[in-house]
Amino acid sequence: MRMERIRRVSLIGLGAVGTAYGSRLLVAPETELSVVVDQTRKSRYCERPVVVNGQEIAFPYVLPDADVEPADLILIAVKYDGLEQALRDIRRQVGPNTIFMSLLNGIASEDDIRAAYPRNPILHAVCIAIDAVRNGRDVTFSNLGYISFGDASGEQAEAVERVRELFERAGIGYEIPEDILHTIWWKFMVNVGVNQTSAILRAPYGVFQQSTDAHTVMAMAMREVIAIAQRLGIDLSEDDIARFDDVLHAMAPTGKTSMLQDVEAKRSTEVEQLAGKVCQIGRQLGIPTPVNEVLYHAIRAITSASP
Ligand SMILES: NC(=O)C1=CN([C@@H]2O[C@H](COP(=O)(O)OP(=O)(O)OC[C@H]3O[C@@H](n4cnc5c(N)ncnc54)[C@H](OP(=O)(O)O)[C@@H]3O)[C@@H](O)[C@H]2O)C=CC1
Ligand SMILES: CC(C)(CO)C(=O)C(=O)O
Repeated sequence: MRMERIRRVSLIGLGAVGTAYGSRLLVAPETELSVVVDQTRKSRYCERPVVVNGQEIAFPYVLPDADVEPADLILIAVKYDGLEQALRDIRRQVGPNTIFMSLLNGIASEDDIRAAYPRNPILHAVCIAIDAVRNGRDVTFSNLGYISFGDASGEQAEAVERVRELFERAGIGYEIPEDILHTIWWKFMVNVGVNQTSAILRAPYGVFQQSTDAHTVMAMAMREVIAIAQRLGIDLSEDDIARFDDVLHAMAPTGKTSMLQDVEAKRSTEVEQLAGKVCQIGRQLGIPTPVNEVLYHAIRAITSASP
């Protein structure tokens, strides 16, 4: 039987990541993109349109209650604190075969999607080496990086193939690793290390490229993720830190992690999904995570997360 192409794509979360990949999907051949937004956001976005690399882009907005055909693919690109509402807002886009893909950092979003839509195919994904920066509705990037994605269930080979074909058509870089859970945990380790350390030090990537001290703090936080991952049977190791060094050294020295951008813009951070998660799993497994304990409290102390 011929595989059905993905045509209808719904995106929720028009921030740094969503805007960057959305701008590619918008002009992809044979692709109909809808961006799901509530009325308040729609009014705000129409008043102050999205600008990508200096060019104004008119995204096609659809309200959560609109009567629409189900999407073939739903891409979720909100921050974790917006996920619960986003999963409610996209319900009208969901049909029995709609594929879900979350671009959120952390290791929890796929479980939350599964809890809300237990019968749909859910692919795991992370974006790697993207350098998108958002300032209000202006998003700039020089490198879209690539999306590493795959099927952790062993039952969604067709969904993987359909998304692969879409990304080819849209010119979105991708990789389909053999062990997507290893990649998810690798990215988690990366974010725990570089996002959190960069937020505390207010350090763009250049600092981690130059300063062995900054790099040491980052690697100390990453090693706690390696310890819990190994106990959970995920094969992370010191080599995975070295693998990130290659990515890190290719990043623009002035580029900033999403958490540093959040701290600078006085937005809430994803610390609960990074250090918070490491400490929680560490406690459950009886593995000490002192570096992440410090990062957790330090990040809460410099943001509004602390009362
Ligand atoms: N920025 C980066 O370089 C990278 C980020 N990531 C991860 O990707 C995810 C997204 O990050 P990022 O793009 O930086 O986040 P942003 O904060 O830039 O964007 C999130 C967007 O989601 C929108 N949103 C939230 N809830 C809803 C909703 N219910 N309906 C419609 N839109 C909604 C927000 O809208 P509004 O602005 O109107 O409030 C906001 O624009 C995070 O998990 C992050 O860790 C991963 C790799 C790189
Ligand atoms: C890997 C990194 C640091 C940049 O793509 C990221 O995921 C983030 O900024 O959240």
